[in-house]
Amino acid sequence: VGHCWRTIFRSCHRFSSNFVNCNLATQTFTVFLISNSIIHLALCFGVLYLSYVERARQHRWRCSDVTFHCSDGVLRQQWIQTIREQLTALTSRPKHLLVYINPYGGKQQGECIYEQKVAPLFACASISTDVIVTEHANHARDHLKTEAELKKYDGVVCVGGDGMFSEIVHGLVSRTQRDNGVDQNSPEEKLVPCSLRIGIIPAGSTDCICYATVGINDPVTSALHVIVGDSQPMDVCSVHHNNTFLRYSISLLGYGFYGDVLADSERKRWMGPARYDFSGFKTFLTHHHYEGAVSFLPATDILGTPRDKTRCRAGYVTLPNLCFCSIPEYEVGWGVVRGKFLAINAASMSCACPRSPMGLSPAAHLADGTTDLILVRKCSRFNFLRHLLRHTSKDDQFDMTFVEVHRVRRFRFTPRHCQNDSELDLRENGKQLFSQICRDHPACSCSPAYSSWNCDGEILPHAAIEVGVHCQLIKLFARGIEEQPLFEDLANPQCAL
Ligand SMILES: Nc1ncnc2c1ncn2[C@@H]1O[C@H](COP(=O)(O)OP(=O)(O)OP(=O)(O)O)[C@@H](O)[C@H]1O
Ligand SMILES: CCCCCCCCCCCCC/C=C/[C@@H](O)[C@H](CO)NC(C)=O
Ligand SMILES: [Ca+2]
Repeated sequence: VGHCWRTIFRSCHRFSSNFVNCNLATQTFTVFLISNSIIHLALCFGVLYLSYVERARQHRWRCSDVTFHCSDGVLRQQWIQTIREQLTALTSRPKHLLVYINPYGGKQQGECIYEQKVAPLFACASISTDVIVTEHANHARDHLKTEAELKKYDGVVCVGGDGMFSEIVHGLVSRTQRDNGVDQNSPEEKLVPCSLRIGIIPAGSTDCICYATVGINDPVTSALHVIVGDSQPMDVCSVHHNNTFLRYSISLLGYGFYGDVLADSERKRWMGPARYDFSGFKTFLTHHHYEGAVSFLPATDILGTPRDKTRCRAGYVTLPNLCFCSIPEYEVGWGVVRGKFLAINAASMSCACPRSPMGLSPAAHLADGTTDLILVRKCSRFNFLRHLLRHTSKDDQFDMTFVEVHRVRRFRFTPRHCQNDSELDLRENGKQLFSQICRDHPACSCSPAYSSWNCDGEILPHAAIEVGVHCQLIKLFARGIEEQPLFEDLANPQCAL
């Protein structure tokens, strides 16, 4: 008993949250029992089997098992009862989930990943599921918006990439606003937060949301974060054009470089995730710049800046009082930057992903009600390459004369030549024609007048947009990236949370 108990003690201690006193034989063992880590308990012929979550390298979580032998029946029951009580007390764990699988995202492995890696874990944790394999784009969004019986569920899980996650967010946020009589078309409207948490099982091409909220794009790790009932609030940007709602954005809103990369890569979906590298290189060579004005409302009432060395990590708490504020209240204090830009990026979170482990804005926070507005002015190809390469290293990507960054609550972009609606329609048609000509002739040195906005991997239909950040509008089954102890320390109880 002593040996097995020590094993459990060591394993569970790493996730400690509950303090339990147990009498074991004649001794009193004072134990930190990390009930949070236990996902399954079974008793068979007097042997107690426990499945629990264990940390591994690089933010990975794994499921491990331990067997507990105890010949004293009374004592055994005492243990089982205590553990069951602890598990019952964990009310944040989901019991019934609605799961959407995109069979089409990333390397088209969504169904296989879910069946082989995730479903067995959910079953082991006694989580029941209703699974829908999507049949077309926006299937999940529309189902959530109109049909899904949300009251039945403790959360919604998507198996796919950032685009699939975006569908779930649009479905849930729209449904919540409709149920609460909120008009999404008004840019000044304060949106009502969604009550259901969202889980992401990564099976996409970039998996940026998953990577930046968990620290790795690993399906098993994400499933375990769902099972233990983690909760991570997240900001959502609303994007409007002329008082009409366009889309929500959670990770990146990018005009210029990232808009052009996406527009080109969508035509190369058959290449899988490699399409981004191909189109990225091609877009880099075309080196187009775009003219316009960016006006923004700086976030002055916060502590951090985009150039901090600190990172958004698990446990970072942001009070939701600094939330979305209506325009009239804040109309003063706006700044304006006019010029020619290679890229205009708004990163509402770090946007870390395997291609850019630190992200586009390494110090951005997941839930502080702000977005980091990064303006990259026209510069030489060589300098732009230096800036892009810093996305892949630890060097300060903002420490360049042609780059500026502002932490903002709202911003607007007006492309040059875009003064009224009729011009805009003209522009939309003209843009497509001109962009096509230039894309067909990459060596052409002229820049088209307009780029497109890349909104979390979707192209927006307008260049002139208005953006506002809604603080902590949604919650994920995640806890933010945990500070990583040395691997040797993982077995050390001092490393417990
Ligand atoms: N059954 C389906 N058939 C076709 N498209 C679908 C289907 N289900 C969802 N989609 C769409 O597929 C698009 C891409 O999906 P997803 O985000 O999962 O993968 P990805 O684009 O490869 O990854 P990432 O967004 O991480 O770069 C989404 O915009 C989604 O709306
Ligand atoms: C010529 C060298 C180019 C190197 C560029 C490396 C930087 C890559 C950084 C990618 C960050 C992507 C941020 C995430 C955006 C997602 O919302 C979106 C949808 O998945 N993905 C993309 C690629 O637009
Ligand atoms: Ca943010």
